[in-house]
Amino acid sequence: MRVGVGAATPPRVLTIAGSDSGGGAGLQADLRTLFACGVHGMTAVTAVTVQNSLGVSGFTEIPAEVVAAQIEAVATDIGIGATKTGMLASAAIIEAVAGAVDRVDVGPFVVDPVAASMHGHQLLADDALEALRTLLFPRATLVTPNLDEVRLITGIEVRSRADQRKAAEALHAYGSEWVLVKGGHLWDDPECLDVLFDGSEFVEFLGPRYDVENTHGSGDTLASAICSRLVRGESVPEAVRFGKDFVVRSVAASYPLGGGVGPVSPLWRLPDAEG
Ligand SMILES: Nc1ncnc2c1ncn2[C@@H]1O[C@H](COP(=O)(O)OP(=O)(O)OP(=O)(O)O)[C@@H](O)[C@H]1O
Ligand SMILES: Cc1ncc(CO)c(N)n1
Repeated sequence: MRVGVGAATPPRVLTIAGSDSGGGAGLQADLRTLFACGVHGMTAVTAVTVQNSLGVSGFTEIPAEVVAAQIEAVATDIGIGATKTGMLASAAIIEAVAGAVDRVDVGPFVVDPVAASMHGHQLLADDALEALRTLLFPRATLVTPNLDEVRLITGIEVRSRADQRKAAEALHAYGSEWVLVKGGHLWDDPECLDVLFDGSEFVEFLGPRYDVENTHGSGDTLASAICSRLVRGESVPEAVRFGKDFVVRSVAASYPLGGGVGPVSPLWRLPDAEG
């Protein structure tokens, strides 16, 4: 008996990201989230990090032409409905990604400008910031920085919700269609506000701030959940609304791992999650 013949091909999303050996963030978090959202996830690996719950102790980059080749291989055969980027490591990899994005159809393009791990380990070379600004942002449907990335990219130190709006305006000037300034790192704010801006209108996404330790991978989970809706043709505000709700529930479902910071978990979305 042949099995699986009757199933339809699900929507397909590509993540261009680094591997986290601890499985908490990076492409592992992306694939987990995409799966939980009913999407077939594909990967263009940019770097292999040596990482656990205590932090990153090093990484090795994948050659830039191999990153581009992975993108083109899946685009020309499987087809890409939407794409997100995570850790890109270097200017050479960013240049290769920009080139590939121009050659093949990658669908709505979400750039999460990952610069450092939550423990402060640098995941992007200093000289790559300019490549992010000039090569990726103008090609992006949506850019999703946290507040540390906002400071590195724009020089703006966000201390309030009003500053989040100013930062969104400054970031939008680099040419993306939309910007989402995430407020998870605005520690004095009793809630977590994410501010979306398209150059004319602000849309605010307000959620709770849970008092939890284990928030590793929250940014990756949010951007992947957003892609899982963009690939189905939703607008950016609709997809962000879904993503915000999804990440809040995933923070609530986070679990301890190792001796450091555990991951947020999209498993709450699966039936029989407790096995
Ligand atoms: N303690 C929390 N409780 C609820 N929501 C949170 C919490 N921390 C972050 N979030 C939400 O998770 C998402 C990611 O936010 P954050 O600003 O922490 O991004 P990030 O720093 O890129 O994440 P990462 O931890 O993956 O590096 C946002 O929607 C944010 O509002
Ligand atoms: C590989 C990788 N990507 C992204 C992050 C940021 O969450 C991380 N810690 N590791």
